[in-house]
Amino acid sequence: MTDHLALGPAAGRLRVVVLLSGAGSTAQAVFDAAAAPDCPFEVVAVLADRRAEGLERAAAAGIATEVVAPAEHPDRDAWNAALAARVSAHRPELVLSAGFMRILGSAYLAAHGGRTINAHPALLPAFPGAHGVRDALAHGVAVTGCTLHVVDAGTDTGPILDQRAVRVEAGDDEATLHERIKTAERELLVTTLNRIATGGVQIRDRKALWT
Ligand SMILES: Nc1nc2c(c(=O)[nH]1)N[C@@H](CN(C=O)c1ccc(C(=O)N[C@@H](CCC(=O)O)C(=O)O)cc1)CN2
Ligand SMILES: NCC(=O)N[C@@H]1O[C@H](COP(=O)([O-])[O-])[C@@H](O)[C@H]1O
Repeated sequence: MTDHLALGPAAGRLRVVVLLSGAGSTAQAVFDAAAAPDCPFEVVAVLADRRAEGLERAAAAGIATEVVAPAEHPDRDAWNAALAARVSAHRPELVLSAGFMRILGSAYLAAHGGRTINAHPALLPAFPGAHGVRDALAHGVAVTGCTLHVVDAGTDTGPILDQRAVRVEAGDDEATLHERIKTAERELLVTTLNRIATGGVQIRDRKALWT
């Protein structure tokens, strides 16, 4: 149980590192927001576990990018340690996992566990894991959504920072529902980064106490 954790606010612009594995269309909203001169956060680097379209989006926004691929390391622990070191090199105050499809292990969490948050395309604790949209649709829910939570050693079990609800519509398939969830995620990500950067949040006994 995380009994006490604090994120932000920042003295200057909040330094954010983004982790991703895919298209990066949700991270793109963060890149776009950070381009505003008065934005209270900045994306200092984007790291991926594979070559990913999201890295091209970051490069187009003038943001440093790196690939830290599991296949380039002898085992998962070595990869976690290497990822942690590469993230540390950018001196982040916050790490945002936005479509990062790897479970972060102890070597990473030892270095950045207190400052890493993750966007999940379901209303946790419902439908954790790599297929939240598919699982919610298969279950027949009327309402799903997205969650921004602190990353802990479990899979999508960390304290919840905030959520957005999205109704399932007649005829939805995984792609159409996920696209509507991503629209909600983009707003959730930017709003939450602004709140952390300007006021900060404390996690006390799993509850988010916003300043
Ligand atoms: N320690 C944690 N690491 C991560 C969390 C977390 O809550 N704790 N969230 C994930 C993101 N995520 C859901 O939001 C998630 C991503 C991936 C998986 C998963 O089972 N991945 C497989 C490999 C998938 C692949 O790349 O083929 C695996 O890691 O074996 C579950 C949940 C980010 N990391
Ligand atoms: N379990 C992790 C997970 O499913 N994450 C999800 O991957 C998508 C990335 O979209 P994007 O690459 O277009 O930004 C987002 O919907 C995010 O919540």
